[in-house]
Amino acid sequence: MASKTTTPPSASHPPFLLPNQEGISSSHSQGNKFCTHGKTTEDDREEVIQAWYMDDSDEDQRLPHHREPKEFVSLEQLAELGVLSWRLDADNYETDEKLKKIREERGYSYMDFCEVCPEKLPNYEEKIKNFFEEHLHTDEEIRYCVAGSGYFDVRDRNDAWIRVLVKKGGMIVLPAGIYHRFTLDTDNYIKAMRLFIGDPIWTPFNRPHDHLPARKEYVENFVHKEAANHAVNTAAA
Ligand SMILES: CSCCC(=O)/C(O)=C/O
Ligand SMILES: [Fe+2]
Ligand code: NI
Repeated sequence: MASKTTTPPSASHPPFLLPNQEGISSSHSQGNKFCTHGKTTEDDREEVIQAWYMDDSDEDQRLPHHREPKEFVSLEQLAELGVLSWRLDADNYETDEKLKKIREERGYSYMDFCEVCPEKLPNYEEKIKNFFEEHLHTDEEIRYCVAGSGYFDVRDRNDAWIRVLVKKGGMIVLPAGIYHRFTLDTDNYIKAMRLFIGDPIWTPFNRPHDHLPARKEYVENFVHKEAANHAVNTAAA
């Protein structure tokens, strides 16, 4: 299970297969540094994607909802929940070779944009409400923030909410079957590229939908297996 931190993202786990700036590699992060084969480089994803455990307050959903003291979650910990992340050049997405490579490697053939603001999104109030209902999808939810920002909240293995702030240049993949929700932050605007493998299916299945194969597979791959990994690593330490 992902361990909690009271300082900005730091690493606590042995290598897992994680995306880095180049693509896919086996890596191990150290603080906000990313160590690949002995070379340590800054993990610049953290400039556009940050995550933390949420408090329990009923205040405005658009506020950060940090715990006191703050408990940050590293991108590596997110990856252990199946949440992948990249930093991309949002000013040049049309010609960005890195985006092209990710799309080719992961089969993201479909692409469109979703702009969330009253002027651009039909049925804005209803959509905002629906986005914030806890739900899952039977496919990955792939969002690349090309302008503005927003919060993608995901459940951890103990059902605690992790708030994932995605700013311009941040791209995340939420795995099929993970319970999550979305809200704008207090800046009230995001423009996100939506990617998909083949013809898109955006259907949200509001919680509970635990009987769906996508949910069962998620639990098997990212809850049970990861819990087992931790037990082995703890025993070996
Ligand atoms: C910024 S994209 C809108 C949110 C969305 O599409 C979704 O499915 C949230 O879970
Ligand atoms: Fe969703
Ligand atoms: Ni963990």
